[in-house]
Amino acid sequence: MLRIAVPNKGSLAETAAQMLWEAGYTGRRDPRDLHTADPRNGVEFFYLRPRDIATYVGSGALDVGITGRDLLLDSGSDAAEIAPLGFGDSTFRFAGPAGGFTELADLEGVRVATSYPGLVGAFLAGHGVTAKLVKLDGAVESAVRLGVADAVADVVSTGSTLRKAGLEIFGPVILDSEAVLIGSGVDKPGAATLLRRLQGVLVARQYVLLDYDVPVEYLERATAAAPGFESPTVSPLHDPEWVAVRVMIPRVDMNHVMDELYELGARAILVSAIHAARL
Ligand SMILES: Nc1ncnc2c1ncn2[C@@H]1O[C@H](COP(=O)(O)OP(=O)(O)OP(=O)(O)O)[C@@H](O)[C@H]1O
Ligand SMILES: O=P(O)(O)OC[C@H]1O[C@H](OP(=O)(O)OP(=O)(O)O)[C@H](O)[C@@H]1O
Ligand SMILES: [Mg+2]
Repeated sequence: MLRIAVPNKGSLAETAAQMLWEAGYTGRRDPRDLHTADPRNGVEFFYLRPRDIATYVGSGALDVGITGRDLLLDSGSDAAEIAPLGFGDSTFRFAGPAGGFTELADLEGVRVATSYPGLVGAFLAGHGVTAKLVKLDGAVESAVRLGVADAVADVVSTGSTLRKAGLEIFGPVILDSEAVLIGSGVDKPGAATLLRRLQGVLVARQYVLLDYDVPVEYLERATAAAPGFESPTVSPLHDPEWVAVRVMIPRVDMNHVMDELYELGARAILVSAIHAARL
């Protein structure tokens, strides 16, 4: 059985569980369960703190896991990113009192509070800056006001926590993070199926099916406007001057593409959702 680590709580837990469910796996029913088996799909799930998942996978105790890219890099474990999963987006930034810091070099010799000392330490070292890291478990934004640090480095989503603490972002982006599938580097049976299924869920969320009819003479221009994943499906219609076209397009482009096709002379333009996919 493939042994999969999934977040038991926190920002990533709910979406990760939902994504696995959409991919056809049976997860836990009771939120206090730490382990469940899904024999029909040949997998076992271990519910762990997202911060610990890279450690379990890197040591080989578990085969694959879902965690944040920032947590993976912070852990220093041997686990490696297999694929991004399209949720749990955040950026990792430095912040300090308004007007206090403007660039990375301003951190030389100062105290920086963070819950991610591995990630921040490696970034600073890579840029030749020596700062004193103050390791905190959370709520690091309070560290400056309370005098235990001069600046912070933390996860920023909306930025509202920083604003409320009177802090401003400065310096370069430390990391763009999102939830990722990680593995130990060893090819485990079932891991490729898990990845294909998760990517199928992403495709179903990010793409829609577009059907339209178009006069043959405009077909080239229409397919240029919506080229699809590989190549559009073109079928004859009873009227020999028209064809029917089916193509996958990114959901975000949907209305823009429909407008363009309509102006080109396409009609009966229909969009439908994709429920599952294997590409
Ligand atoms: N708004 C957010 N706040 C915190 N983490 C976020 C946010 N958005 C995405 N993430 C990502 O979630 C992961 C952190 O999840 P984790 O469960 O460890 O912390 P948490 O959601 O802050 O929960 P807790 O603080 O209760 O432990 C990181 O990969 C982080 O980038
Ligand atoms: O930019 P924002 O949308 O405000 O979100 C970012 C904040 O959310 C997280 O904190 P969380 O609520 O997890 O508390 P914690 O600091 O105790 O982990 C993170 O550590 C930041 O503090
Ligand atoms: Mg947190």
